[in-house]
Amino acid sequence: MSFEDDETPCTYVGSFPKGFGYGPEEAEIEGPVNPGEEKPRILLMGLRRSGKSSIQKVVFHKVSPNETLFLESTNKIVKDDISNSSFVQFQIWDIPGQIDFFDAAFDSEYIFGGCGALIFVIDAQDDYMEALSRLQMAVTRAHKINESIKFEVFIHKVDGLSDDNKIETQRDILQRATDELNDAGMDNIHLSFHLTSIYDHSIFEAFSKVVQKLIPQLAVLENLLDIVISNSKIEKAFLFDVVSKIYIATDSSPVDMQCYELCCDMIDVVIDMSCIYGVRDIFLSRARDDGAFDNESASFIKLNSGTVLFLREVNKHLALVCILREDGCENRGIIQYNFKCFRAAIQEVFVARNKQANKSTGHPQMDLLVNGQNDDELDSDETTQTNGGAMASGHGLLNGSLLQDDD
Ligand SMILES: Nc1nc2c(ncn2[C@@H]2O[C@H](COP(=O)(O)OP(=O)(O)OP(=O)(O)O)[C@@H](O)[C@H]2O)c(=O)[nH]1
Repeated sequence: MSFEDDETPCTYVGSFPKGFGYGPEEAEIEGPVNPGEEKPRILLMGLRRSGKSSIQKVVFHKVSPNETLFLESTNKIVKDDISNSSFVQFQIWDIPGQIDFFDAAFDSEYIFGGCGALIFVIDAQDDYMEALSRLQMAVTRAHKINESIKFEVFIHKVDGLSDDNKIETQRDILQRATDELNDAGMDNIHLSFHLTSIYDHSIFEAFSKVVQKLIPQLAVLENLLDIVISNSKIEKAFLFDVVSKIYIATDSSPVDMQCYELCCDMIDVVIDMSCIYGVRDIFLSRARDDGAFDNESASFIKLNSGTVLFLREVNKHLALVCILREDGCENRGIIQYNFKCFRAAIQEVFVARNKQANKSTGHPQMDLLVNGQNDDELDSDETTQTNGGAMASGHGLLNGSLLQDDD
């Protein structure tokens, strides 16, 4: 069945109703617009056709990778507002490949000044020598203007390379890029490298890591996740931004790509099921976009490998997705209770963040991330009953093994 034929106003891209996203892209801009109101920004830079617009559309606008084949070249800076009420609050600026940093029309003070992270995209299927010299130019110029920028290099389109070739290409690019910086006396600049492709989850994983670096509360979130997993017999936990499927935090154990992919698929399954069987106003023949993910959204899925996936809504935009062994799942009550403590603790993080509203982090562009906006979507009844502060110290949680002994 084609969704275009559907008479309902709700259209779908992949698993999501179109309304279930970050809203329309903003118009192209040519210069500063009210800088005081800007959010921290992530710049996407790189040569023409390296894949910048595709990355942004696939990750944040649910465009399918194949549709990017028809994207037209960008010839002006395109600003895209990525905002929800949780920790994900920024703008992505897609900088055209052909832009000249030394042109007077390119206001580098303004563009790099409010920048949190600069992602430089290199097409790994192409000759990357020119890209490397552009990278060097962009990094040195940006660093001179704003020393707090995080530099991320996406070695992109690696779907076309063999495994050996990927490793070799990454080694070569890393070597050349750092050598060039060292030669220019800029060895204090740190570049992070990621192998990416829009045709698999690698681009979401890489973007997750970039976004995490811009979240001042990351250490607190990681600590909370560590506490939850150790008290609930959970092996791995991710806090997901549901719309983009980037994870904004995970526990301190290493991330296995397959686990991450499983968790992403779990979100798709839950949203799909909710869209099909969730709240619908049949008489108006109209699906309610916001019904796909709400405060009742929860699921346990048992896989034939003896692994169980657990998803629970944290707030309108965040979900906790966990992986556990089948035997760890025996006491679901404990997991649910610990989850409520976790949710209450997250609420406290939001409250603390909002209290900081008038304080500065020392980085004006980061203040917006800290101070963001109200997050009142959390269940107030649950949060008032549970002591999130106790969670942070680990006391509020039930431990599965203790309860079993009591049983
Ligand atoms: N194989 C492969 N192709 C990709 C990938 N990402 C993007 N592409 C393709 O690369 C081409 C260029 O992508 P764009 O997103 O338009 O590139 P851009 O960097 O925004 O280009 P400009 O707007 O000219 O600066 C498109 O045909 C995409 O389908 C990828 O991960 N793998």
